[in-house]
Amino acid sequence: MSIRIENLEKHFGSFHALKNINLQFRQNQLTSLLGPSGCGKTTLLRIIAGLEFADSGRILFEERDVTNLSAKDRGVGFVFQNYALFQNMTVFDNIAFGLRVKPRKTRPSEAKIHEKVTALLKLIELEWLAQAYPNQLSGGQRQRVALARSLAVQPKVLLLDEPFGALDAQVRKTLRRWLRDLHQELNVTSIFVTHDQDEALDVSDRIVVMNKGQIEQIDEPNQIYHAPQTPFVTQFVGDVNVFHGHIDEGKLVVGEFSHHINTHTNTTKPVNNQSATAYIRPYELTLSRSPENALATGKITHINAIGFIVRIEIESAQSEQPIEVILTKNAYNSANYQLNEQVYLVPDKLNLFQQMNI
Ligand SMILES: Nc1ncnc2c1ncn2[C@@H]1O[C@H](COP(=O)(O)OP(=O)(O)OP(=O)(O)O)[C@@H](O)[C@H]1O
Repeated sequence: MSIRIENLEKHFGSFHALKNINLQFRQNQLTSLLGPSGCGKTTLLRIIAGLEFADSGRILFEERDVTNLSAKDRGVGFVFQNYALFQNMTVFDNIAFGLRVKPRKTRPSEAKIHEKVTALLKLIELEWLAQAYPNQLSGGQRQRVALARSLAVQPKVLLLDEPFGALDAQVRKTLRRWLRDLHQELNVTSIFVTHDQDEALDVSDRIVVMNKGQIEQIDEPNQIYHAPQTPFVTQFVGDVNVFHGHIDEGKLVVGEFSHHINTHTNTTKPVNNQSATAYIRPYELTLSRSPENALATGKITHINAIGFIVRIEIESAQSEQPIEVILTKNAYNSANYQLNEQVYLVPDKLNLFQQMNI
């Protein structure tokens, strides 16, 4: 089922929490709502669920207007962070709960319920814990049971609000991989709220990046990472070095350095004499001992050569923050860079945003 949001507005008192949200969630895709704390992700999810109501705007499930329907009439399943399972029920009974409380007319027989719960237990790979109680499970196992419980009633829409938020990094990683695989097997449109960029990039078919109650960009993960359309998205998704300068004759000028703008990834056309900010990811910078094509120079203040790549930190007059560069071990070894050495920084690619001088 596809979900369409039209002109949605939400205030809490005088606080404008959602500003003219227009958005389509595609059928059977997993879409992430990604943004910093307080940007309105959970509010939007709760409005889609019917747990909260918008001031104005419409919500359509397929072509059906559900704007004024309550949560129970929308047919959505939820999984929240710290989702409470019933402590006095076994894992099996927790998963069966949604089916057993159905009205008599639509309630499946006990045999059918047994069949379905067994299949779900298999899906979440916890058949061996069917008779355990929630307090005998790990956090990750509990979230898997929570997911199975919400899937038991076959929702057309599955809403996940930071479902792995309370778990440690390793377990989160395993569960998100598992969720991605699971999602491919199910015919369900899922919306996943997270403030964790890696998590969104890893699990989603599409990402909606939000900031201060507004949508900044909607795209596939690859595009969000490699072709961010706003300074906010660029800085929020992945590490980035920032260089302030201005445009002069098709070049970006930063202090005494300049670089031809034929390698930028953004669609904006450079306009002469305008202030501009270039955002460059650590692996898009090359170190050099010659000033040719360089955008900055500085002193190496830190080298971290543990692992597959080498991270180098450089202090430079052309950047307010230390510049981070990532090199392959080969490139690092063959150039033999040293701590305190003066080096030049040459960008492979610029993501350029201009401030319009009005
Ligand atoms: N019931 C409420 N009453 C008043 N303000 C609220 C209410 N619910 C949310 N807000 C405010 O609306 C803003 C958006 O909240 P929301 O929970 O949607 O953010 P979020 O992006 O999900 O953040 P987080 O990642 O921290 O959960 C916040 O500034 C919050 O304080």
